[in-house]
Amino acid sequence: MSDRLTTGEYKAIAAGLQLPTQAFIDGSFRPAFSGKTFDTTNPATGDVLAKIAACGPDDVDFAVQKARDAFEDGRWSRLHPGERKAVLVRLATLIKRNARELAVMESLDSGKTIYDCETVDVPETIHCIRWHAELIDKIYDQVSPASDNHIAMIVREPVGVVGLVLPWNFPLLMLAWKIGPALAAGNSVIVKPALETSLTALRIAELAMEAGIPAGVFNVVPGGGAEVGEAIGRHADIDAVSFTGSTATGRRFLKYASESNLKEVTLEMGGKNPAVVLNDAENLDRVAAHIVNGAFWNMGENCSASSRLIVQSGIKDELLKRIVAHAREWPMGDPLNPENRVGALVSKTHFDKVASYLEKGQKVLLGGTAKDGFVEPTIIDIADRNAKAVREEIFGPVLTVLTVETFDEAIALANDTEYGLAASIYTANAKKAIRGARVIRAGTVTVNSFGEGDITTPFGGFKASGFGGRDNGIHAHDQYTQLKTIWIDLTDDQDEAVN
Ligand SMILES: NC(=O)C1=CN([C@@H]2O[C@H](COP(=O)(O)OP(=O)(O)OC[C@H]3O[C@@H](n4cnc5c(N)ncnc54)[C@H](O)[C@@H]3O)[C@@H](O)[C@H]2O)C=CC1
Ligand code: BAL
Repeated sequence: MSDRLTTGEYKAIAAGLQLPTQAFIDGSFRPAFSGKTFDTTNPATGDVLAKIAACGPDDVDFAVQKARDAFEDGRWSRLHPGERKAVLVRLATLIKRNARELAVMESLDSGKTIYDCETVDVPETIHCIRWHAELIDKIYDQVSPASDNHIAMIVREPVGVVGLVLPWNFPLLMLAWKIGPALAAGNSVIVKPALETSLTALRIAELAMEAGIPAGVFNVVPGGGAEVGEAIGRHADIDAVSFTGSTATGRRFLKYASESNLKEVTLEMGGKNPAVVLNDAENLDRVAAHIVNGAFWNMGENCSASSRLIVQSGIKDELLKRIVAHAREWPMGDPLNPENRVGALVSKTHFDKVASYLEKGQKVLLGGTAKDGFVEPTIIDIADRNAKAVREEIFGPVLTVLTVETFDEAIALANDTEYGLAASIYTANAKKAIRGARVIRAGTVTVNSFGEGDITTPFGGFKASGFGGRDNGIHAHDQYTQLKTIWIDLTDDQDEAVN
């Protein structure tokens, strides 16, 4: 999608979109049993885009029943992995063919910029599904060390029916991170999109059907957390849940599992991620560009956002000057204007939450204004290490700056958080870079850059940021498979009596 369109052309596509509005269960669209709907709005304008089926526990029951039937009769779970691969590659191709429409739908529903949707969300979604598809017929099972008297096979089997509970910040990409490995491994899935952003998951379900994923294998049940999310978490016939969202809701999924069938739970949750810049960091312009990207990409609505800059005093003024200069190059406004890098926050509720962190009396170096759903990229220099803005996940375009004198102080401060998702360290000193990366308690530590790794590297958190498994890479398959030992006795009946 390198051929960028004009704002007017994107708006014309938006006007012509056919928006999916119903749940997708057992291979077809259907209304909620209750007949209820909820509005999904464009957060950049406040306009209602569509009325979506507001599902509840009875819809979840029905979807689980269909998913279980599909799993047990093997229409997907027992296919040769090469056949599942072919279907998922076809799905990736169909997404590519519909990339523009999906990018516009994603932007309208979430407030994300069309620039991000076309350069990151949609292409990475395609890449992720294709990567897991291509992987699945190349994973071998194992045979354990054995005597002549037995052979023991260690095989991986799909878990069964899996609930995938999604956030609103990367609706398409988080769907891909979960359905890629879950479907490749042979599971049946119940997807619950976030209430704010159901559209693209529903459209992908339709494309999945077109690609040849059998009915019942890929179900999407839109609705509220208390209605659909909890019903998934407590369902006795769901074998595993993979969740991305807030730490508060993640904790609930552990409770649901412990109070129901002890389903496996994987949680990918919040972060308050440090970017540590030491006095000896080189190429400050490049460092500044990475920090701006880390803090403001996706309006800071990103679990791995660099939200705490921890800078050594000797370099602080020079670095901040460059960060401010880079941040000024991020225009904010209409998400469908391809020049804009900062769009609208996902909802009025979330806008109000982010705005509440912008308080009077703060030392604001840039931005600080929140209006009509948009929050300017904001940089705040803060001395109080216990300030709310320093300790809590804001999930908006707000970067707090903390000043330190020494390397040890910087690392201690980086670890002074309940979270442990991501961190960055910028230094020209290889020993400090490696020591810092080893000592910081986070699932991903980048050196002299901001990023989340790529599809080959596991993504997830330490401490209150994560639990139970990883997204991405071959490691993601651990979430969606379980190991079985098959022990075969080879002794001759005449050789040995069974005792
Ligand atoms: N780690 C991440 O990527 C994300 C972190 N967040 C953080 O969470 C904060 C709140 O955002 P929310 O949308 O409220 O996140 P959330 O954690 O409530 O929502 C995530 C998913 O869980 C579902 N859910 C909500 N309540 C539930 C319940 N009681 N039982 C079962 N499922 C439930 C939601 O419908 C959604 O599908 C944000 O400000 C941000 O700090 C939000 C989204 C993504
Ligand atoms: N940045 C990908 C994971 C997340 O924000 O939820």
